[in-house]
Amino acid sequence: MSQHHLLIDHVSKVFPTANGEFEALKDVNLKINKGEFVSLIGHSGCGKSTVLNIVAGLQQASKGGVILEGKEVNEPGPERAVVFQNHSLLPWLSAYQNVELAVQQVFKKSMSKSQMHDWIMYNLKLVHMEHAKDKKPNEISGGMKQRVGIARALSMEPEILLMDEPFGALDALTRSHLQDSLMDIQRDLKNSVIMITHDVDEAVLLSDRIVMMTNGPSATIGEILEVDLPRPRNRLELANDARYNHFRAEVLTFLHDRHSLPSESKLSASA
Ligand SMILES: Nc1ncnc2c1ncn2[C@@H]1O[C@H](COP(=O)(O)OP(=O)(O)OP(=O)(O)O)[C@@H](O)[C@H]1O
Repeated sequence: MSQHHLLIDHVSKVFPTANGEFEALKDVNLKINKGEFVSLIGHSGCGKSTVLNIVAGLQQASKGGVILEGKEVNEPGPERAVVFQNHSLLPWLSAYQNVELAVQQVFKKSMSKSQMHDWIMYNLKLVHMEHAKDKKPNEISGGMKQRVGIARALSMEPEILLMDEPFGALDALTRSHLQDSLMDIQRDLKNSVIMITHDVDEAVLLSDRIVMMTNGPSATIGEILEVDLPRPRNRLELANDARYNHFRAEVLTFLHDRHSLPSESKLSASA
């Protein structure tokens, strides 16, 4: 029996455009184990969000498919919760109510009202937001909104958490706090995670594997880097760790040497 939890199996994606068909992804294959943290990294436009959206069931593969726990997935489901870069909280609901909506969607039949309340509070506490539970999205900071978005996703008890640049719009300090929280949460809950990032340090710090994508059109997985740094990981200790810096250099070399954008190579050639 396969150990793999999630299988992205020969996925290709073709978009119809005014100039004919555009093949964004070609033959993407990836197996993810339970509890594994995988980052997707690659130049802008290479197809990272398309991969994530296909796993989320928000878009359909043109060829191939996605199999979770032995079942093909073709539509969105709470077992694949998504956190986007710009939070997608409902502005007229409080932090508590935003999480409540997700909890009701998944647990209405199996939990009593008081169990649902405890579960909502548990998830808000996980992301350190219980103190602001009654605040609306426009009353809290960007980092706090992302925390609520993560609580909402986790409250559905997803098999796999899909994150599209979840910390991309945040300042560096807030970003590092949230990265640390995410590492703590994942250590406790052991969710599988696929996270898109443009940040090489974020990828190395958080990931078990970094999936590096080639440039499109017809983008695919170029290389996969196994980051076997021991956990828990501490960003300050890692800053001077030779292995950490080796992984970092590997990703940078992939992105800026082996798979640089055409515009970048022109720049370096003319420099
Ligand atoms: N609906 C669509 N119709 C046509 N082309 C599309 C569509 N959606 C995406 N594309 C193209 O597919 C390619 C991959 O897009 P995608 O958003 O997945 O890239 P990305 O790696 O996530 O980019 P970024 O890092 O900038 O967010 C791009 O060339 C994009 O222009």
